[in-house]
Amino acid sequence: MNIAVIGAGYVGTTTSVAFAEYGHKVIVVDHDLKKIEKLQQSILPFYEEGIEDLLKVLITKGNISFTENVNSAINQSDLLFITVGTPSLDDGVADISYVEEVARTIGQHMNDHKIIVIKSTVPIGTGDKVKDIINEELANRNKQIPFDVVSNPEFLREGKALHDARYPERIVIGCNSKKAEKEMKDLYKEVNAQLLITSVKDAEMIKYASNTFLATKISFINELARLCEKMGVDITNVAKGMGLDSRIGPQFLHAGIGYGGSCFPKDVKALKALSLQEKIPLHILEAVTHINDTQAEWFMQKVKNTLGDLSGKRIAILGLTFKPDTDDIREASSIKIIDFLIKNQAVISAYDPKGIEHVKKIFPSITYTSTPFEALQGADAIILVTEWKDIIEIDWKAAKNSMNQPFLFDGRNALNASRMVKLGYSYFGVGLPSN
Ligand SMILES: NC(=O)c1ccc[n+]([C@@H]2O[C@H](COP(=O)([O-])OP(=O)(O)OC[C@H]3O[C@@H](n4cnc5c(N)ncnc54)[C@H](O)[C@@H]3O)[C@@H](O)[C@H]2O)c1
Ligand SMILES: O=c1ccn([C@@H]2O[C@H](COP(=O)(O)OP(=O)(O)O[C@H]3O[C@H](CO)[C@@H](O)[C@H](O)[C@H]3O)[C@@H](O)[C@H]2O)c(=O)[nH]1
Repeated sequence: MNIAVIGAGYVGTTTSVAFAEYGHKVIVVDHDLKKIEKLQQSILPFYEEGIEDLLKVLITKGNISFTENVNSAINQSDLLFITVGTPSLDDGVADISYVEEVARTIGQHMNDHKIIVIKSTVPIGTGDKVKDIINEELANRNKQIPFDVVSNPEFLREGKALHDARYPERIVIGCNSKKAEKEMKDLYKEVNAQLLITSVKDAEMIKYASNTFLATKISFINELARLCEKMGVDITNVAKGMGLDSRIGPQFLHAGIGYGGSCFPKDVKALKALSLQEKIPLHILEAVTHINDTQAEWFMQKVKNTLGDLSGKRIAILGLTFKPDTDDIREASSIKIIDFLIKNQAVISAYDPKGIEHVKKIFPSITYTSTPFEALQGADAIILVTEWKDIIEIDWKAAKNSMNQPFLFDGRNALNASRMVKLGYSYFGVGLPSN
């Protein structure tokens, strides 16, 4: 099939690669010329393992190409995917202006039947808006060209984007026409995944419901961790015990210093805002946000209560990105933690395998190191913020010996607590009995 993907970001690029691998002919469009020029040389605008190598092969084969010429991309393709960003406005409402802009462009350029597929995460009713905009533009051109609007939300995770795009667990297709349904089923016929066909609005809601539910699980376990810690209960055992019940499941019950990234914080806000607009407030999301907003601070109070006055104390921050295997620092807990430490006049040295360049732009005056070991030399405490493999697997015995005092605050419960205590650390996790 001939596909145009409009928006060469995380989702656009990764899903295009997966489509191209499945043998479709994909043209990826972005209005950012610099991004397009880099992608033409297989250089990604973000870090994601495996995609650049694959891009080289697919470009050489001619299965994927990159352009800023949206007109020709639209008219060479049957399926037009919209994968532009939908960031939060000040009141939390999702900004769909980029989606609307693309819809307008499509209406201005399309010359025959198209299936317009919204892959961006959009508020319920956006499919109808996109339809209205395209009809408006066609009317301006005195054209009557049939088209379908489909919602096909994306569920990939950063750090595992290629795997998730290649092997999705489910494919949700929201459409209101048999023709579109058939084309979408053909598009994914090589993919071994559960397929759900719904209305456009249902599919739009499925995406928000999924992300907000996962965020709810995290905030639930994080708040419970605070109580467990107070009462001498181990949250990791509680999560394990809960997760053994298949109705609950073990995933997303890992207590820590809060969720970050470009999706959960934004999507929780967007659904909350939507519910307020409809006057059916989702109170649960108020609590989910509040817990997440205060989790890093709750953890840092423990650091302060343990270490006393932080002024002049040398603190090593291990991990800066919002999760491992990405260079993304959007809404990362590290930002709140560094901010807290700066306000308390601590001396910070920070390490991350991929995120330093981005964090440097926010905090230019702290020290950044190229290994975890350098960061913790002479430190009064380590704060583990992101559970990168190369951080978890350092020689913790040698690390302790090179610190000024062995305080270890594990914000992800990523280390073996009893082993760390045996090594001589004063170890603090999230929701653990000894804390
Ligand atoms: N990042 C993820 O892991 C993820 C996963 C699932 C869903 N989503 C959703 O997918 C959408 C895209 O997210 P992303 O992370 O890929 O965003 P992104 O910011 O990485 O990329 C968006 C791209 O769209 C381009 N763009 C904007 N307006 C354009 C226009 N008019 N014409 C051409 N290009 C245009 C931008 O230049 C940018 O390159 C969002 O709605 C997001 O919530 C993201
Ligand atoms: O038990 C857990 C699981 C995750 N997290 C945190 O939650 C955040 C998000 O993690 P994850 O969901 O793995 O990353 P994302 O790449 O943001 O992916 C989410 O957001 C995407 C964008 O919408 C969706 O497509 C994915 O399905 C959804 O998992 C990170 O800060 C994690 O540290 C926890 O604190 N505890």
